[in-house]
Amino acid sequence: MKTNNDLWEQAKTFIETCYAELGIGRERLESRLTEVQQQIGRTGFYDHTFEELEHGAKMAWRNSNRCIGRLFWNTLHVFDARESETEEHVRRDLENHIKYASNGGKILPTITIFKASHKENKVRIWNHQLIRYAGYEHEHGIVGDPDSILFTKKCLELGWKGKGTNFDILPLVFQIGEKDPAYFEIPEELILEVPITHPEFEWFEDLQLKWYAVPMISDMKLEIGGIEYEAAPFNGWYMGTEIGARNLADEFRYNMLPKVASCMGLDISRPSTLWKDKALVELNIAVHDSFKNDGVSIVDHHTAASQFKLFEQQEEQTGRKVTGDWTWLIPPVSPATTHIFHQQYDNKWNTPNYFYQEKPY
Ligand code: HEM
Ligand SMILES: N/C(=N/c1cccc(CO[C@@H]2CCNC2)c1)c1cccs1
Repeated sequence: MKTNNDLWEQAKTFIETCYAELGIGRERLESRLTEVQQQIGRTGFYDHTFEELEHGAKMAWRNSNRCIGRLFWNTLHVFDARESETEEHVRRDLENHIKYASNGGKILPTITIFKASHKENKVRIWNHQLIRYAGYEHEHGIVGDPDSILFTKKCLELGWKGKGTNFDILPLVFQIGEKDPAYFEIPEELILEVPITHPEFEWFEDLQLKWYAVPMISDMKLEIGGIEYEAAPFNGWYMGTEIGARNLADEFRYNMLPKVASCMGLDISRPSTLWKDKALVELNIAVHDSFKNDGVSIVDHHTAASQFKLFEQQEEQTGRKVTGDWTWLIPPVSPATTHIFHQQYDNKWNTPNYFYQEKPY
Protein backbone atom coordinates (compact mmCIF):
# COMPACT_ATOMS: atom_id res chain seq x y z
CA MET A 1 0.00 0.00 0.00
CA LYS A 2 1.55 3.31 -1.08
CA THR A 3 1.67 6.08 1.57
CA ASN A 4 1.08 9.74 0.77
CA ASN A 5 4.76 10.36 1.35
CA ASP A 6 5.83 7.69 -1.17
CA LEU A 7 3.51 9.28 -3.74
CA TRP A 8 4.87 12.75 -2.92
CA GLU A 9 8.45 11.55 -3.46
CA GLN A 10 7.54 9.99 -6.84
CA ALA A 11 5.54 13.05 -7.87
CA LYS A 12 8.32 15.46 -6.87
CA THR A 13 10.98 13.49 -8.75
CA PHE A 14 8.82 13.34 -11.88
CA ILE A 15 7.80 17.01 -11.88
CA GLU A 16 11.34 18.25 -11.26
CA THR A 17 12.69 16.14 -14.14
CA CYS A 18 9.76 16.92 -16.44
CA TYR A 19 9.94 20.70 -15.86
CA ALA A 20 13.72 20.72 -16.30
CA GLU A 21 13.38 18.91 -19.66
CA LEU A 22 10.65 21.32 -20.76
CA GLY A 23 12.70 24.35 -19.68
CA ILE A 24 10.04 25.50 -17.20
CA GLY A 25 11.43 28.05 -14.70
CA ARG A 26 11.88 27.83 -10.94
CA GLU A 27 8.87 29.98 -10.16
CA ARG A 28 6.37 27.70 -11.91
CA LEU A 29 8.14 24.59 -10.59
CA GLU A 30 7.92 25.70 -6.96
CA SER A 31 4.27 26.73 -7.16
CA ARG A 32 3.36 23.48 -8.94
CA LEU A 33 5.16 21.37 -6.30
CA THR A 34 3.26 23.20 -3.55
CA GLU A 35 -0.05 22.62 -5.34
CA VAL A 36 0.71 18.89 -5.83
CA GLN A 37 1.81 18.44 -2.22
CA GLN A 38 -1.44 20.03 -1.02
CA GLN A 39 -3.61 17.89 -3.33
CA ILE A 40 -1.84 14.70 -2.15
CA GLY A 41 -2.29 15.84 1.47
CA ARG A 42 -6.01 16.47 0.89
CA THR A 43 -6.97 13.53 -1.33
CA GLY A 44 -4.09 11.04 -1.37
CA PHE A 45 -3.61 11.62 -5.13
CA TYR A 46 -2.90 14.41 -7.64
CA ASP A 47 -3.96 15.25 -11.19
CA HIS A 48 -1.42 15.77 -14.00
CA THR A 49 -1.66 18.86 -16.16
CA PHE A 50 -1.90 18.01 -19.87
CA GLU A 51 1.72 19.14 -20.30
CA GLU A 52 2.86 16.72 -17.57
CA LEU A 53 0.73 13.91 -19.04
CA GLU A 54 2.07 14.50 -22.55
CA HIS A 55 5.73 14.68 -21.57
CA GLY A 56 5.34 11.81 -19.08
CA ALA A 57 4.00 9.52 -21.82
CA LYS A 58 6.98 10.46 -24.03
CA MET A 59 9.42 9.82 -21.16
CA ALA A 60 7.78 6.43 -20.62
CA TRP A 61 8.43 5.51 -24.26
CA ARG A 62 12.02 6.77 -23.92
CA ASN A 63 12.42 4.51 -20.87
CA SER A 64 10.97 1.38 -22.53
CA ASN A 65 14.01 -0.92 -22.36
CA ARG A 66 12.61 -3.46 -24.81
CA CYS A 67 11.82 -0.93 -27.54
CA ILE A 68 14.15 -0.56 -30.54
CA GLY A 69 12.01 2.32 -31.92
CA ARG A 70 12.82 4.91 -29.25
CA LEU A 71 14.60 7.44 -31.53
CA PHE A 72 11.19 9.02 -32.22
CA TRP A 73 10.10 9.26 -28.55
CA ASN A 74 9.54 13.02 -28.71
CA THR A 75 7.11 12.80 -31.66
CA LEU A 76 4.45 10.85 -29.76
CA HIS A 77 0.99 12.36 -30.25
CA VAL A 78 -1.02 12.33 -26.99
CA PHE A 79 -4.84 12.32 -26.80
CA ASP A 80 -6.20 13.18 -23.33
CA ALA A 81 -9.30 11.03 -22.75
CA ARG A 82 -9.34 11.34 -18.96
CA GLU A 83 -12.84 12.85 -18.98
CA SER A 84 -14.39 9.88 -20.86
CA GLU A 85 -16.53 7.73 -18.60
CA THR A 86 -19.34 6.39 -20.79
CA GLU A 87 -19.20 3.51 -23.28
CA GLU A 88 -20.15 5.88 -26.10
CA HIS A 89 -17.27 8.25 -25.30
CA VAL A 90 -14.66 5.48 -24.81
CA ARG A 91 -15.76 3.83 -28.07
CA ARG A 92 -15.51 7.21 -29.86
CA ASP A 93 -12.00 7.78 -28.40
CA LEU A 94 -10.77 4.33 -29.49
CA GLU A 95 -12.15 4.71 -33.01
CA ASN A 96 -10.59 8.18 -33.19
CA HIS A 97 -7.23 6.72 -32.12
CA ILE A 98 -7.37 4.03 -34.83
CA LYS A 99 -8.31 6.56 -37.51
CA TYR A 100 -5.76 9.21 -36.49
CA ALA A 101 -2.86 6.74 -36.02
CA SER A 102 -3.52 4.86 -39.29
CA ASN A 103 -3.48 8.14 -41.22
CA GLY A 104 -4.06 6.32 -44.54
CA GLY A 105 -0.87 4.27 -44.05
CA LYS A 106 1.51 7.05 -43.01
CA ILE A 107 1.31 5.84 -39.40
CA LEU A 108 1.52 8.40 -36.57
CA PRO A 109 2.85 7.19 -33.19
CA THR A 110 -0.06 7.98 -30.87
CA ILE A 111 -1.31 7.30 -27.34
CA THR A 112 -4.79 7.84 -25.87
CA ILE A 113 -4.77 8.16 -22.08
CA PHE A 114 -7.94 7.34 -20.16
CA LYS A 115 -8.89 8.02 -16.54
CA ALA A 116 -6.27 7.25 -13.86
CA SER A 117 -6.73 3.92 -12.09
CA HIS A 118 -7.62 5.45 -8.69
CA LYS A 119 -10.64 7.35 -10.08
CA GLU A 120 -14.34 6.43 -10.06
CA ASN A 121 -15.42 4.97 -13.43
CA LYS A 122 -11.85 4.12 -14.47
CA VAL A 123 -11.53 2.41 -17.86
CA ARG A 124 -9.96 -0.99 -18.53
CA ILE A 125 -9.42 -2.35 -22.07
CA TRP A 126 -9.47 -6.18 -22.38
CA ASN A 127 -7.85 -6.37 -25.83
CA HIS A 128 -4.09 -7.02 -26.06
CA GLN A 129 -4.06 -4.84 -29.19
CA LEU A 130 -6.94 -2.68 -30.52
CA ILE A 131 -6.78 -4.54 -33.85
CA ARG A 132 -5.89 -8.25 -33.77
CA TYR A 133 -7.10 -11.55 -35.32
CA ALA A 134 -9.29 -14.08 -33.51
CA GLY A 135 -8.15 -17.64 -32.72
CA TYR A 136 -10.43 -20.69 -32.59
CA GLU A 137 -9.58 -24.12 -31.19
CA HIS A 138 -11.44 -26.97 -32.95
CA GLU A 139 -10.98 -30.77 -32.59
CA HIS A 140 -9.31 -30.91 -36.03
CA GLY A 141 -6.96 -27.98 -35.31
CA ILE A 142 -6.68 -24.22 -34.82
CA VAL A 143 -8.12 -21.50 -37.06
CA GLY A 144 -6.70 -17.94 -36.86
CA ASP A 145 -4.14 -16.66 -34.36
CA PRO A 146 -3.42 -19.18 -31.57
CA ASP A 147 -2.32 -16.27 -29.36
CA SER A 148 -5.91 -14.99 -29.35
CA ILE A 149 -7.70 -18.21 -28.36
CA LEU A 150 -8.43 -17.22 -24.73
CA PHE A 151 -9.53 -13.65 -25.52
CA THR A 152 -11.65 -14.92 -28.45
CA LYS A 153 -13.45 -17.28 -26.03
CA LYS A 154 -14.19 -14.27 -23.78
CA CYS A 155 -15.60 -12.35 -26.76
CA LEU A 156 -17.83 -15.31 -27.73
CA GLU A 157 -19.07 -15.51 -24.12
CA LEU A 158 -19.98 -11.81 -24.30
CA GLY A 159 -22.14 -12.58 -27.35
CA TRP A 160 -19.75 -11.68 -30.15
CA LYS A 161 -19.92 -13.87 -33.29
CA GLY A 162 -16.84 -14.45 -35.51
CA LYS A 163 -16.93 -15.52 -39.16
CA GLY A 164 -14.47 -18.36 -38.36
CA THR A 165 -11.78 -17.33 -40.85
CA ASN A 166 -8.03 -17.11 -40.23
CA PHE A 167 -8.26 -13.31 -40.10
CA ASP A 168 -11.40 -12.31 -38.15
CA ILE A 169 -10.91 -8.87 -36.56
CA LEU A 170 -11.77 -9.09 -32.85
CA PRO A 171 -14.18 -6.56 -31.28
CA LEU A 172 -13.11 -3.80 -28.90
CA VAL A 173 -13.82 -4.96 -25.33
CA PHE A 174 -13.57 -2.61 -22.34
CA GLN A 175 -15.19 -2.03 -18.96
CA ILE A 176 -15.93 1.17 -17.04
CA GLY A 177 -15.63 1.09 -13.25
CA GLU A 178 -17.08 -2.15 -11.88
CA LYS A 179 -19.60 -2.49 -14.73
CA ASP A 180 -19.66 -5.56 -16.98
CA PRO A 181 -17.45 -5.34 -20.09
CA ALA A 182 -19.03 -4.09 -23.33
CA TYR A 183 -17.93 -5.12 -26.85
CA PHE A 184 -18.09 -3.15 -30.11
CA GLU A 185 -17.23 -4.18 -33.69
CA ILE A 186 -14.69 -1.81 -35.25
CA PRO A 187 -16.14 -0.18 -38.41
CA GLU A 188 -14.57 -1.91 -41.46
CA GLU A 189 -13.52 1.41 -43.02
CA LEU A 190 -11.20 2.00 -40.04
CA ILE A 191 -9.31 -1.27 -40.51
CA LEU A 192 -6.17 -1.02 -42.67
CA GLU A 193 -4.71 -4.38 -43.77
CA VAL A 194 -1.90 -5.39 -46.15
CA PRO A 195 -2.19 -8.50 -48.39
CA ILE A 196 1.22 -10.25 -48.45
CA THR A 197 2.75 -10.83 -51.89
CA HIS A 198 6.40 -11.47 -52.95
CA PRO A 199 8.37 -9.40 -55.50
CA GLU A 200 9.61 -12.55 -57.37
CA PHE A 201 7.40 -15.49 -56.31
CA GLU A 202 4.02 -15.14 -58.11
CA TRP A 203 2.66 -18.10 -56.07
CA PHE A 204 3.07 -16.19 -52.80
CA GLU A 205 -0.35 -14.49 -53.10
CA ASP A 206 -2.00 -17.93 -53.33
CA LEU A 207 -1.07 -18.40 -49.64
CA GLN A 208 -3.72 -15.70 -49.04
CA LEU A 209 -1.76 -14.12 -46.19
CA LYS A 210 -2.36 -10.60 -44.89
CA TRP A 211 -1.64 -8.62 -41.73
CA TYR A 212 -3.11 -5.48 -40.11
CA ALA A 213 -1.17 -2.28 -40.59
CA VAL A 214 -1.07 -0.73 -37.13
CA PRO A 215 0.08 -2.44 -33.89
CA MET A 216 -1.79 -0.74 -31.02
CA ILE A 217 -0.92 -2.17 -27.58
CA SER A 218 -3.88 -1.70 -25.25
CA ASP A 219 -3.19 -3.89 -22.19
CA MET A 220 -0.17 -2.16 -20.59
CA LYS A 221 -0.25 0.26 -17.66
CA LEU A 222 1.35 3.71 -17.99
CA GLU A 223 2.86 5.00 -14.75
CA ILE A 224 3.83 8.67 -14.43
CA GLY A 225 5.08 10.18 -11.16
CA GLY A 226 3.30 7.58 -9.03
CA ILE A 227 -0.05 7.88 -10.84
CA GLU A 228 -1.20 4.79 -12.81
CA TYR A 229 -3.16 4.74 -16.08
CA GLU A 230 -4.27 1.17 -16.79
CA ALA A 231 -5.92 2.12 -20.09
CA ALA A 232 -3.46 4.01 -22.30
CA PRO A 233 -3.40 2.34 -25.76
CA PHE A 234 -0.32 3.29 -27.79
CA ASN A 235 0.87 2.53 -31.33
CA GLY A 236 3.90 2.87 -33.52
CA TRP A 237 4.56 1.11 -36.80
CA TYR A 238 5.78 -2.46 -37.19
CA MET A 239 9.32 -3.66 -37.59
CA GLY A 240 8.92 -6.20 -40.40
CA THR A 241 10.40 -9.11 -38.43
CA GLU A 242 7.56 -8.94 -35.91
CA ILE A 243 5.19 -10.09 -38.65
CA GLY A 244 7.58 -12.09 -40.86
CA ALA A 245 9.68 -13.81 -38.22
CA ARG A 246 7.20 -14.18 -35.36
CA ASN A 247 3.48 -13.64 -36.04
CA LEU A 248 3.47 -15.59 -39.34
CA ALA A 249 6.48 -17.84 -38.61
CA ASP A 250 6.30 -19.17 -35.03
CA GLU A 251 5.00 -22.76 -34.87
CA PHE A 252 2.61 -21.59 -32.13
CA ARG A 253 1.36 -18.69 -34.31
CA TYR A 254 0.55 -18.97 -38.08
CA ASN A 255 3.42 -21.48 -38.63
CA MET A 256 3.98 -20.62 -42.33
CA LEU A 257 7.64 -21.69 -42.80
CA PRO A 258 7.01 -25.30 -43.95
CA LYS A 259 4.43 -24.09 -46.51
CA VAL A 260 6.66 -21.29 -47.82
CA ALA A 261 9.66 -23.66 -48.03
CA SER A 262 7.65 -26.30 -49.94
CA CYS A 263 6.35 -23.67 -52.40
CA MET A 264 9.99 -22.59 -52.89
CA GLY A 265 10.83 -26.23 -53.76
CA LEU A 266 13.31 -26.54 -50.89
CA ASP A 267 14.49 -29.85 -49.40
CA ILE A 268 12.77 -29.84 -45.99
CA SER A 269 13.81 -33.45 -45.20
CA ARG A 270 16.53 -32.39 -42.76
CA PRO A 271 17.32 -29.18 -40.79
CA SER A 272 20.85 -28.92 -42.21
CA THR A 273 19.61 -27.76 -45.61
CA LEU A 274 18.71 -24.53 -43.67
CA TRP A 275 15.34 -24.54 -45.42
CA LYS A 276 13.78 -22.71 -42.45
CA ASP A 277 16.32 -19.87 -42.77
CA LYS A 278 15.74 -19.52 -46.52
CA ALA A 279 11.95 -19.50 -46.09
CA LEU A 280 12.22 -17.03 -43.21
CA VAL A 281 14.18 -14.48 -45.24
CA GLU A 282 11.76 -14.70 -48.20
CA LEU A 283 8.75 -14.33 -45.88
CA ASN A 284 10.31 -11.20 -44.37
CA ILE A 285 11.09 -9.82 -47.84
CA ALA A 286 7.44 -10.42 -48.78
CA VAL A 287 6.14 -8.60 -45.67
CA HIS A 288 8.43 -5.59 -46.13
CA ASP A 289 7.79 -5.33 -49.87
CA SER A 290 3.99 -5.60 -49.45
CA PHE A 291 3.82 -2.86 -46.79
CA LYS A 292 6.10 -0.58 -48.83
CA ASN A 293 4.07 -1.06 -52.05
CA ASP A 294 0.83 -0.32 -50.19
CA GLY A 295 2.30 2.88 -48.70
CA VAL A 296 2.01 1.56 -45.14
CA SER A 297 4.79 2.53 -42.69
CA ILE A 298 7.15 -0.29 -41.72
CA VAL A 299 10.84 -0.48 -40.83
CA ASP A 300 13.33 -3.27 -41.56
CA HIS A 301 15.46 -4.50 -38.66
CA HIS A 302 18.71 -3.09 -40.09
CA THR A 303 17.30 0.42 -40.44
CA ALA A 304 15.65 0.13 -37.02
CA ALA A 305 18.98 -0.84 -35.44
CA SER A 306 20.69 2.14 -37.11
CA GLN A 307 17.95 4.42 -35.78
CA PHE A 308 18.44 2.94 -32.31
CA LYS A 309 22.17 3.71 -32.60
CA LEU A 310 21.27 7.36 -33.28
CA PHE A 311 18.99 7.26 -30.22
CA GLU A 312 21.87 6.00 -28.07
CA GLN A 313 24.13 8.79 -29.35
CA GLN A 314 21.43 11.43 -28.87
CA GLU A 315 20.81 10.30 -25.28
CA GLU A 316 24.54 10.33 -24.49
CA GLN A 317 24.75 13.92 -25.79
CA THR A 318 21.81 14.86 -23.57
CA GLY A 319 23.63 13.34 -20.61
CA ARG A 320 21.04 10.58 -20.07
CA LYS A 321 22.19 6.96 -19.67
CA VAL A 322 20.46 4.65 -22.13
CA THR A 323 18.87 1.58 -20.51
CA GLY A 324 17.82 -1.48 -22.52
CA ASP A 325 16.84 -5.14 -22.49
CA TRP A 326 19.33 -6.83 -24.87
CA THR A 327 17.23 -9.99 -25.10
CA TRP A 328 14.35 -8.00 -26.69
CA LEU A 329 16.34 -5.32 -28.52
CA ILE A 330 18.15 -7.82 -30.81
CA PRO A 331 15.92 -8.62 -33.81
CA PRO A 332 14.83 -12.25 -34.41
CA VAL A 333 16.39 -12.28 -37.92
CA SER A 334 20.20 -11.94 -38.37
CA PRO A 335 20.70 -10.35 -34.91
CA ALA A 336 24.50 -10.43 -35.14
CA THR A 337 24.42 -8.20 -38.23
CA THR A 338 23.28 -5.32 -35.94
CA HIS A 339 25.45 -3.35 -33.47
CA ILE A 340 22.99 -4.18 -30.70
CA PHE A 341 24.09 -7.82 -30.58
CA HIS A 342 27.72 -6.80 -29.89
CA GLN A 343 26.90 -4.37 -27.07
CA GLN A 344 25.66 -4.63 -23.48
CA TYR A 345 22.76 -2.66 -22.02
CA ASP A 346 21.80 -1.77 -18.44
CA ASN A 347 18.31 -3.20 -17.93
CA LYS A 348 17.45 -0.77 -15.10
CA TRP A 349 13.74 0.17 -15.12
CA ASN A 350 13.22 3.92 -14.74
CA THR A 351 9.81 5.63 -14.54
CA PRO A 352 7.73 6.95 -16.20
CA ASN A 353 7.31 3.65 -18.05
CA TYR A 354 4.86 1.07 -19.48
CA PHE A 355 4.28 -2.05 -17.40
CA TYR A 356 2.48 -5.37 -17.69
CA GLN A 357 -0.57 -5.71 -15.49
CA GLU A 358 -2.89 -8.51 -14.34
CA LYS A 359 -5.36 -9.58 -17.01
CA PRO A 360 -8.90 -8.28 -16.23
CA TYR A 361 -10.35 -11.72 -17.20
C1 HEM B 1 7.42 4.09 -33.94
C2 HEM B 1 7.73 2.85 -34.24
C3 HEM B 1 8.06 1.78 -33.22
C4 HEM B 1 8.74 0.64 -33.52
C5 HEM B 1 9.28 0.22 -34.89
C6 HEM B 1 8.83 -0.13 -32.31
C7 HEM B 1 9.41 -1.40 -32.25
C8 HEM B 1 9.29 -2.23 -31.17
C9 HEM B 1 9.57 -3.65 -31.20
C10 HEM B 1 10.04 -4.44 -32.42
C11 HEM B 1 9.34 -4.13 -29.95
C12 HEM B 1 9.49 -5.60 -29.50
C13 HEM B 1 8.09 -6.22 -29.65
C14 HEM B 1 8.11 -7.74 -29.56
O1 HEM B 1 9.21 -8.30 -29.71
O2 HEM B 1 7.03 -8.32 -29.38
C15 HEM B 1 8.91 -3.03 -29.14
C16 HEM B 1 8.62 -3.14 -27.80
C17 HEM B 1 8.05 -2.11 -27.05
N1 HEM B 1 7.76 -0.83 -27.50
FE1 HEM B 1 8.24 -0.04 -29.30
N2 HEM B 1 8.26 0.55 -31.26
C18 HEM B 1 7.75 1.72 -31.78
C19 HEM B 1 7.02 2.67 -31.09
C20 HEM B 1 6.65 2.55 -29.74
C21 HEM B 1 5.77 3.50 -29.05
C22 HEM B 1 5.08 4.70 -29.70
C23 HEM B 1 5.69 3.07 -27.76
C24 HEM B 1 4.94 3.65 -26.60
C25 HEM B 1 4.54 4.93 -26.55
C26 HEM B 1 6.51 1.86 -27.65
C27 HEM B 1 6.68 1.13 -26.49
C28 HEM B 1 7.17 -0.16 -26.45
C29 HEM B 1 7.11 -1.03 -25.27
C30 HEM B 1 6.55 -0.66 -23.89
C31 HEM B 1 7.67 -2.25 -25.65
C32 HEM B 1 7.84 -3.52 -24.77
C33 HEM B 1 6.55 -4.34 -24.83
C34 HEM B 1 6.58 -5.57 -23.92
O3 HEM B 1 7.36 -5.56 -22.93
O4 HEM B 1 5.80 -6.53 -24.18
N3 HEM B 1 7.08 1.57 -28.86
N4 HEM B 1 8.89 -1.86 -29.89
N1 LIG C 1 5.88 -2.25 -33.34
C1 LIG C 1 5.35 -2.52 -32.14
N2 LIG C 1 5.59 -3.68 -31.58
C2 LIG C 1 5.26 -4.06 -30.30
C3 LIG C 1 5.48 -3.22 -29.21
C4 LIG C 1 5.13 -3.66 -27.93
C5 LIG C 1 4.60 -4.94 -27.74
C6 LIG C 1 4.39 -5.75 -28.85
C7 LIG C 1 3.77 -7.10 -28.67
O1 LIG C 1 4.24 -7.68 -27.50
C8 LIG C 1 3.67 -8.96 -27.32
C9 LIG C 1 3.86 -9.40 -25.92
C10 LIG C 1 5.23 -10.06 -25.90
N3 LIG C 1 5.60 -10.24 -27.28
C11 LIG C 1 4.44 -9.94 -28.14
C12 LIG C 1 4.71 -5.34 -30.11
C13 LIG C 1 4.52 -1.52 -31.45
C14 LIG C 1 3.31 -1.67 -30.85
C15 LIG C 1 2.84 -0.46 -30.26
C16 LIG C 1 3.71 0.57 -30.42
S1 LIG C 1 5.03 0.08 -31.32
